[in-house]
Amino acid sequence: MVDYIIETDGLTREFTRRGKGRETLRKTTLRAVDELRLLVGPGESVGYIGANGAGKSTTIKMLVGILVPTSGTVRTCGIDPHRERRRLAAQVGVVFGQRSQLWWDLPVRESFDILAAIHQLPGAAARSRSTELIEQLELTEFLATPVRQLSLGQRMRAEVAAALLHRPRLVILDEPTIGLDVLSKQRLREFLITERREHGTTLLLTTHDMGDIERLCERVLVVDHGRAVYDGSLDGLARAAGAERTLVLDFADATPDLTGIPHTTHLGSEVAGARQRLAFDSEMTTAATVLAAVGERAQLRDLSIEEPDIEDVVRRIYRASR
Ligand SMILES: Nc1ncnc2c1ncn2[C@@H]1O[C@H](COP(=O)(O)OP(=O)(O)OP(=O)(O)O)[C@@H](O)[C@H]1O
Repeated sequence: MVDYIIETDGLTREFTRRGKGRETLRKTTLRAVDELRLLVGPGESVGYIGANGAGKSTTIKMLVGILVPTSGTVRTCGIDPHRERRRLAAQVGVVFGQRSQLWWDLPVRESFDILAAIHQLPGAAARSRSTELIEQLELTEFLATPVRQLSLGQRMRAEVAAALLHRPRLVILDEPTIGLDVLSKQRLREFLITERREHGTTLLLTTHDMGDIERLCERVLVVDHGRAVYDGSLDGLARAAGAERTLVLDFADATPDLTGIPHTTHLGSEVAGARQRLAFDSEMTTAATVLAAVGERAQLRDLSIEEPDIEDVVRRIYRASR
């Protein structure tokens, strides 16, 4: 029998809302999470995606015991999260991109000391773990700085270190890279990859950034109005979504529109055709084949490939499931 890290069945959460004005007596019920069955094994890395309001945060809150389910069952690290929230806290690290768990007026280092005491980590273990995290997340230069003076990228790295100080088996990240610059995103992703590889940590993350999913997750769960509409591999997601990639082509001279190339759609031209965008179906053709066809018609100077963005993938999955 596998000991699942996350195990939910029929997990449902409803919210009751009162109407406004004359409608105050009228109540409506909204199902934010609807009969969710989710099994996550040790060491898995799962991306949890969906449109705004799809139910991701509500699920996470039930997984960590902040919210009680309306019905269904949930066990996180084998523990009933709501009943034994404190015991669970020893095994789970949570990072909410929009909220801080650090002490705003204290230097970063002191927040770490307090957290080590809360988790009752033995002195030597706490020291070696903080040294490891400080090195890997490159925190040295601002350890003595009060949290409120940190840049967003610095603060997020400190948040992640704080959440992982006690070496949790499960790390849940809610929008960890939101608002971060490219370099900070990259550092954070690399850190999480190393952490997982070296400690077998299980990851569950919500994001609106396809790059996070591609770099960090092997499995993706897509939720729509609280219901799981896709649960499978990352490759399968792109296939299920039929997502297209886009070639951005720059030419030496003005070039007539590149229409009629098999399995491509001409999306538009700029600067008299010196820059054109061509979407291609990666199930049917390859970038190399498309480029060969383009090369016969015009002299290519530069090119880049744009991946489908996450909103686009989610929209296509929704359309296919309705
Ligand atoms: N405390 C609450 N009271 C009433 N409704 C709520 C509450 N929390 C969430 N909801 C509603 O439940 C639905 C799901 O919200 P949730 O925050 O889980 O979505 P989400 O997928 O995390 O969205 P986002 O990507 O915007 O964070 C939304 O319609 C939201 O308005």
